[in-house]
Amino acid sequence: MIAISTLDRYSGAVKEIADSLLATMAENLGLKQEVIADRCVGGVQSVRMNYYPPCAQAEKVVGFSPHSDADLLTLVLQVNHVQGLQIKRNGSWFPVRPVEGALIVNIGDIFEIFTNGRYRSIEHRAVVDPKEERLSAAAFHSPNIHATIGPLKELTADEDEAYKTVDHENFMRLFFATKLEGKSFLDRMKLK
Ligand SMILES: O=C(O)CCC(=O)C(=O)O
Ligand SMILES: [Fe+2]
Repeated sequence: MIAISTLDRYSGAVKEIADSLLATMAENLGLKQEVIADRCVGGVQSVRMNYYPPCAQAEKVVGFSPHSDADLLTLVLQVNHVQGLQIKRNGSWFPVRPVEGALIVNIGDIFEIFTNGRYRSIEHRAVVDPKEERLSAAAFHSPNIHATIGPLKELTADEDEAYKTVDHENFMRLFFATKLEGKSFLDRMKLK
């Protein structure tokens, strides 16, 4: 029971942060907050706890394959001091060092699609440490499962839509049926 209420409190707290970041990001895009918020009423939130045991031959194994998250925003807590998360930028991998008490905010594929590519989802992976275990908790924030996933009309009045429009349920079905391979899933959502 204690574990459940702790997780409830944690997920409630990170959801508040995600909602407030989404509101600010909507405004920065020149949108009314509701344009994104309305799609997130009854939104989907999930939390994944990752445990990476140490491996003496760390360079020969993968902790978490390269991927981008299939959501709007992910808030990652690096639970202990062991470094492992890396992001890809201009073709190279860069470590994201754990900062005590700080959350990492990753842009997900749905945010890239909503914004017709103004924001790009971040490709990331996790490597393991030769001596120490590593823990992370990733909280994923997505629109309502019945929302439509496609470029927001408010942003595409004067430009071509660069991504397909699909319903959220089918989008997730496709995501889970696809091998985690960098941003290949998002590439399949592109129109050209
Ligand atoms: O372990 C990490 O820092 C990243 C985990 C992750 O990318 C995920 O759970 O989607
Ligand atoms: Fe991830």
